[in-house]
Amino acid sequence: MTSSDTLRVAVIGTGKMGADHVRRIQGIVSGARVSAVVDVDAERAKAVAARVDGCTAYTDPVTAMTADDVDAVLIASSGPAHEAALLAALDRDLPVLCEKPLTPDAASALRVLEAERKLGHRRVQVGFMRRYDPEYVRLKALLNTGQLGRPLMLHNRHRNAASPPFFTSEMLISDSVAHETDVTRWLLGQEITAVTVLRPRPSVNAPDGLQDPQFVVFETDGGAVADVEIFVNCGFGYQVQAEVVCERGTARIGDGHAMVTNMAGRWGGTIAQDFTDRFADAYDRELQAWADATRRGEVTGPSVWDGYAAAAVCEAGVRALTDGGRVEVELVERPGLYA
Ligand SMILES: NC(=O)C1=CN([C@@H]2O[C@H](COP(=O)(O)OP(=O)(O)OC[C@H]3O[C@@H](n4cnc5c(N)ncnc54)[C@H](O)[C@@H]3O)[C@@H](O)[C@H]2O)C=CC1
Ligand SMILES: O=C1[C@@H](O)[C@H](O)[C@@H](O)[C@H](O)[C@H]1O
Repeated sequence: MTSSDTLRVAVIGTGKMGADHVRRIQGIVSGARVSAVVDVDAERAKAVAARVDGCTAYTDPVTAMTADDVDAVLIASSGPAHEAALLAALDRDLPVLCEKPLTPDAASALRVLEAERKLGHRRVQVGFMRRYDPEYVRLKALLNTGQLGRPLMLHNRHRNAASPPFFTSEMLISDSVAHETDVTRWLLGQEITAVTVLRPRPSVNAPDGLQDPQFVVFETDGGAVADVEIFVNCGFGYQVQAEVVCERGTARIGDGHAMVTNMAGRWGGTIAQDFTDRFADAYDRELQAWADATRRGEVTGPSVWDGYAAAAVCEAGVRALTDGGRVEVELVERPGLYA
């Protein structure tokens, strides 16, 4: 394709995120359209395809990837289905935007990394959308100026109003803290080397048996320490905050003070209710950046290496949660492709 052609995207997985990304590509992103949707649930795929002109519904990702009108793939199926779709797309040298997690564990992430390395060029962007959130972008830009000095500590808070019924204690790390593994590595420009997980008393509002909240501590190869409060049944809304403590100052985002109201004896703002609300702008920017880069024949976003490192940190985190103590993160040597 040339940069003037419209990018024809196959969206794999038409659940909550996939259907939202179809709406986004059709209504918000320029230079791209959805030509195929895929879901193992045929009725779900057909229902989403019916809302888009010229879109075909499939139940098999590989069949969609071999269609004449597919230039690129957006993977938004459940995590365990990502590896097969990624390997099939790399086999066909198709550009991919893959929702987080790249894959659910380090071994499968490494297989994807090896496939891309063999291909010899980057094709995959991982959906760590916080890198496109305007507040995180400002924080990263400030850190890059060096005005605050070296970062020493990073405090993250990640709160969801309520967890879905299938959520397990391990998923607080592998599904939710996955974002902070990337944010920590990206903001600090350092790899995470060890993880410790503390288990506060579970909230009465957490489903029976769910260890919620958790307090996760990361150590990095640059000597910084980051913590993550993950609380997925906080009840009051969706809240993501980050504060970096540096040698000459601190910077904090996520307070949501875009608008403050005064009324009837109280003041304050509102709290988003979920990620599709809080990070709507970030998803829009992420998909636009991916479409633009893909049409130029480039890959500019979070890489397979970032997805692999996040998977390895989460795996160490799950071990720290279940076995207790401090668990070191083991990464393979970083290939030159991801230098
Ligand atoms: N970036 C972010 O903030 C968020 C990312 N996610 C990620 O997005 C992905 C999807 O999550 P949700 O939409 O919440 O899940 P969902 O359960 O609503 O949708 C997943 C869909 O994938 C389909 N599916 C499963 N296996 C498939 C296969 N082999 N081929 C084709 N379709 C298949 C399912 O039938 C379902 O319709 C996950 O990787 C999740 O971690 C989810 C929420 C927020
Ligand atoms: O990625 C996400 C979900 O999968 C996860 O379950 C939530 O906890 C996160 O806030 C959301 O961004």
